[in-house]
Amino acid sequence: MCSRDCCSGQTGKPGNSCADKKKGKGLSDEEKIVPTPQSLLYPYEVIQEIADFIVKGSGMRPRIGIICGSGLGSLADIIQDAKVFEYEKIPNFPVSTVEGHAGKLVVGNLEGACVMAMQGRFHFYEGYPLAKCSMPVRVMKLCGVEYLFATNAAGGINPKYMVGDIMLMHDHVNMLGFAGNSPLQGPNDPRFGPRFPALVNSYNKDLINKALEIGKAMGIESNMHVGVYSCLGGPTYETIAELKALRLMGVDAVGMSTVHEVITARHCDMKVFAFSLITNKCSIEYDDKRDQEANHEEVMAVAKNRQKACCELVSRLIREIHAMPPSGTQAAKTGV
Ligand SMILES: O=P(O)(O)O[C@@H]1C[C@H](O)[C@@H](CO)O1
Ligand code: HPA
Repeated sequence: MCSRDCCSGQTGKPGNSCADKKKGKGLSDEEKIVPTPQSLLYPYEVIQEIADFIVKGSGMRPRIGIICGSGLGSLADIIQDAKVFEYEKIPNFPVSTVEGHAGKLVVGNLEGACVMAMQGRFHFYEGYPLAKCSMPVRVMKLCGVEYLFATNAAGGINPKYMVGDIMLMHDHVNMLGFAGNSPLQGPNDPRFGPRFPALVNSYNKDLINKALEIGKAMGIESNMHVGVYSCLGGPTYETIAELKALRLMGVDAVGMSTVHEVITARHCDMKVFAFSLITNKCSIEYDDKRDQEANHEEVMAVAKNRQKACCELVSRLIREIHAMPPSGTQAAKTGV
């Protein structure tokens, strides 16, 4: 009789001996599953098929991609001549499960530019691997998108940040990456980008500066900041000890998204502009007497209140980008 645990001491029963197991017999479905590396979940050809579906279905080739954060779906409502795709109807697309994320892809014109906007993103806490969460960014790339605009709702850790403020992201701390999780984990497909992408200067400085100028022109400069975002896995909001640790690391705002999208976008050489709408202030003191518990209803209510300012910022920035020559042209290469 075999003494190994896998045999459970049972002899003579087909499928239960070590030899049977080596042949693949008698393994439970769970035992047979070999985890697929994240990068192989959506091969290039599958992404290409989704992109073709969108480009053919809309008759448009977008230059700018927008990801709407929680409660910020109205960013897509201002798109004109819109062709709307429900996520369920897009082949191989995941579905949105979070309130405030409608689950629609909108392609059309904004300030003269052809854009595609995701009304609803995918989060790690929904049970999706990071590569699945950020897969639409690769779809955008193969649709022809050069610029990614990623927006999110976030908690303000920087004590100077007030509810309703906008933080332009100029860097991030990748907490999920610290834990060894990356949307790029697994074999690299060089058609998307290099094995070891650099992430310094991921957030386009020209776009940050232009956004600051726009904020000034809109009269909201005192409600605008440039700061560092960090994404945790969620769905729990952070403990005070976690918030203290993040603050020590130089984080200004915390959320549950965006970082893996930015990594995916930079890997395939897209220009990135991202901002956080501060929907709640995070208390980092145990004896804070104010009622500071974050909740998703408040997050969405603040986003609704600030949607007009967010839409204006995005539209005006897109107007400026549209006035610039497409990258790849001689003028764009020389920066003229
Ligand atoms: O999709 P975003 O990052 O804007 O959504 C934030 C993070 C959680 O999904 C949710 C928590 O309220 O809002
Ligand atoms: N923490 C994490 N994610 C969030 C928060 C927060 O305080 N607010 C909105 N999204």
